Amino acid sequence: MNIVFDLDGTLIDSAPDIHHAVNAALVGAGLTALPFAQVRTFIGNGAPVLVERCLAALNADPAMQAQVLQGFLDGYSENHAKTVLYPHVFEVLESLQAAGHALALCTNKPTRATHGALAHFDLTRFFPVVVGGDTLPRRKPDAAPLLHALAQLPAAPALFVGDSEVDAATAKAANIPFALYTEGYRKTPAEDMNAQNIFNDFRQLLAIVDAST
Ligand SMILES: O=C(O)COP(=O)(O)O
Ligand SMILES: [Mg+2]
Repeated sequence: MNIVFDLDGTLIDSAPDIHHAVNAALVGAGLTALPFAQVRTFIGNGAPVLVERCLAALNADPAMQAQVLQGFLDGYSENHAKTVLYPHVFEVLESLQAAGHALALCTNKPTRATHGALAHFDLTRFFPVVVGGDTLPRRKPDAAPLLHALAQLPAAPALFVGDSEVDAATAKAANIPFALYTEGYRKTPAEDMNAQNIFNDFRQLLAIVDAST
């Protein structure tokens, strides 16, 4: 089947590096750093929205958006030192690929940072199709990025795997079954997330995929 993955909060725990880079950009622009727990809740709708939310939290001038966003992208894209893969992600991607499933990535993370993170963790080989937050004019929760990823794979039943409200809404909009990974950056209780499958250990995804094929 075709299995499309979200990235931040699903395959990688990237919040510490995102927090570090956005704070450096804020401070570089003469603003104040924000706490980790707060920035973590701002992740999920892409870098421009992350910066918007930071500026709003600081009551800063929204006109600083372009400068802070550029500072964030420059500081973050090649910087994944504090980021970790969630447990068992690598081996499960290997198993899924070896079993003949087609894998793709659909993330709101900007494409340059996405490719940087994939290379950092040696994940590039698993994802011949990557749709980033700046690939199309519209980002998740619009259905377009997920449908764009699937359109590049052979026709087959599909599953979208993600961690957030944005991913659940994207799957619903695209009419694709959703598997929720519970260890990411969601704010809603798992049972209220409208997910066809819920898992907290990547090894469980193999059984979910088997049951869906
Ligand atoms: O960059 C973000 O805000 C979120 O990225 P994700 O779509 O991979 O969770
Ligand atoms: Mg995510």
